[in-house]
Amino acid sequence: MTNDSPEGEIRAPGSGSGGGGHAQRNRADDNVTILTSSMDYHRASRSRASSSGYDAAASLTSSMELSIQTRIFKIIVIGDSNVGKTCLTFRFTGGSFPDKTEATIGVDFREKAVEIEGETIKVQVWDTAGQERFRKSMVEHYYRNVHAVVFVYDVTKMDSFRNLQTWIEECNGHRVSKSVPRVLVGNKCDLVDQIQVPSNTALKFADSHNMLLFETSAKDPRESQNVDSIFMSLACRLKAQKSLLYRDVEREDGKVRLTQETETKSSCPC
Ligand SMILES: Nc1nc2c(ncn2[C@@H]2O[C@H](COP(=O)(O)OP(=O)(O)OP(=O)(O)O)[C@@H](O)[C@H]2O)c(=O)[nH]1
Repeated sequence: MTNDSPEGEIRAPGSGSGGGGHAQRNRADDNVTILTSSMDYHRASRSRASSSGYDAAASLTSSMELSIQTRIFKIIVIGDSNVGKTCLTFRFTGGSFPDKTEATIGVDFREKAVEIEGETIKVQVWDTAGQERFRKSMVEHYYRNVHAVVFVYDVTKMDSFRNLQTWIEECNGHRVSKSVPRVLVGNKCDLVDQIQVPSNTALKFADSHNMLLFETSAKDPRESQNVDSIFMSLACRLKAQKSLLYRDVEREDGKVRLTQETETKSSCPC
């Protein structure tokens, strides 16, 4: 089975991890909304239900329906140790740069609920260990049913860029389908005086592997929207891909014919 099959798609088992506060909209855009966390989303829907006078049973049913309907996209973040994988995932899911990080052991999960064209989707980010000794027993789990891959290098470390080839080979070696979207991220662009990897070299590499390139900084708060774009562009692509898969299944039942126009049209703003 390829990793991008609809069967590989995860659905939310219920409320997610952590996160306080209210369901604040971080982007004013009508089509794409980032909710602060999955927990916030469930809280917000519950408080709406009680204020409109629903009884407990109705509220439970609606929150179960919400859980059943929420799709999860699993995105893994791969690359050398110290390139900033943890900081990038932290910036996307928590909106800040961590004061202190330690080497990731195995994997850390972070999740964020986002709304794309009216559908709430959980983006589940797998922050993987860069150090061989902390990852070897976990590698199979990283790639199982993955929906998208983010390859990260450090723009101030040429070695981390050269090693990308090895990371891509590892990914291919785990039967990740060619149709699973992949992006390339050059991190630590705030260290302008120390840059070793020229943009055009990175761009050529990205093109040759059919990937989009993002050059950014997890540290610089002015870059936070750029960091969001990495994950949101993937979520938008996945949502479009998955809708097509569903339509394809329907067509096989003889109900719907998929036209060229439907295949290429997307109102996704990313
Ligand atoms: N200047 C700068 N430093 C950064 C940036 N992102 C991460 N760092 C620093 O780089 C170091 C490593 O960051 P991590 O996010 O822990 O790196 P990692 O890739 O997750 O490392 P492993 O868990 O070992 O795989 C930390 O000291 C961070 O503070 C950035 O955008 N700019």
